[in-house]
Amino acid sequence: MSLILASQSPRRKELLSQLGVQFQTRPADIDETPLSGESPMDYVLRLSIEKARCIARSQSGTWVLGSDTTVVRGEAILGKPEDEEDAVSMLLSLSGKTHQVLTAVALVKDEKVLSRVVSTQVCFREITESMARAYWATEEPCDKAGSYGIQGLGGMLVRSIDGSYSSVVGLPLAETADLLMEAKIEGWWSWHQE
Ligand SMILES: Cc1cn([C@H]2C[C@H](O)[C@@H](COP(=O)(O)OP(=O)(O)OP(=O)(O)O)O2)c(=O)[nH]c1=O
Repeated sequence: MSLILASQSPRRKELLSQLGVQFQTRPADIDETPLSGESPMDYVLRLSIEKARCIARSQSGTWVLGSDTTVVRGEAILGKPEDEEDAVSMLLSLSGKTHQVLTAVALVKDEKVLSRVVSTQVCFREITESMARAYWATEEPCDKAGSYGIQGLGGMLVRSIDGSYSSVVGLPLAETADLLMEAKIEGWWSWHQE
């Protein structure tokens, strides 16, 4: 197999499948704590590379794709919520405002690293506390950065986006395709050259 997706996210698996590339999936378990003073850009890029490296270490000669998505409010990194209170406070802090969603994608093979970071602006409607609690009760927010999923019921919280929809869901398709072309992924590359 010429490509491994280092992810446990069903969304990333589905998005990568959309590109028509063959791959295997392996979950990459890494520490996602931001370093002190680390910028959101540096943070997502570092995590995407670490996820890919974590699998690439035992897969020499194979390209491994890692990715990380985070919601950014000002300079604050909003990851997955710890509990209901955390999710409600994240959602209320995003209410009626525009925030940024950053997704980094990294392809790693042995010592080679190719990467992209994509930024998308997302504008939220006004959200009340009872709306946020009702949304938490659906269980959709618990495994998602910023405590919402634009592809699910969370879509009702979004007034508009400026940028890449697939990046908000977890994998920017255009930039991922750029990387697959750059890496000349076996099979996929030759098919796209015909
Ligand atoms: C903002 C937003 C995030 N998300 C998801 C994308 C990511 O899966 C998740 C952020 O967590 P990540 O740590 O980027 O990814 P993950 O833990 O789900 O998977 P992996 O194994 O690859 O590390 O939030 C949505 O599904 N929809 C959205 O609208």
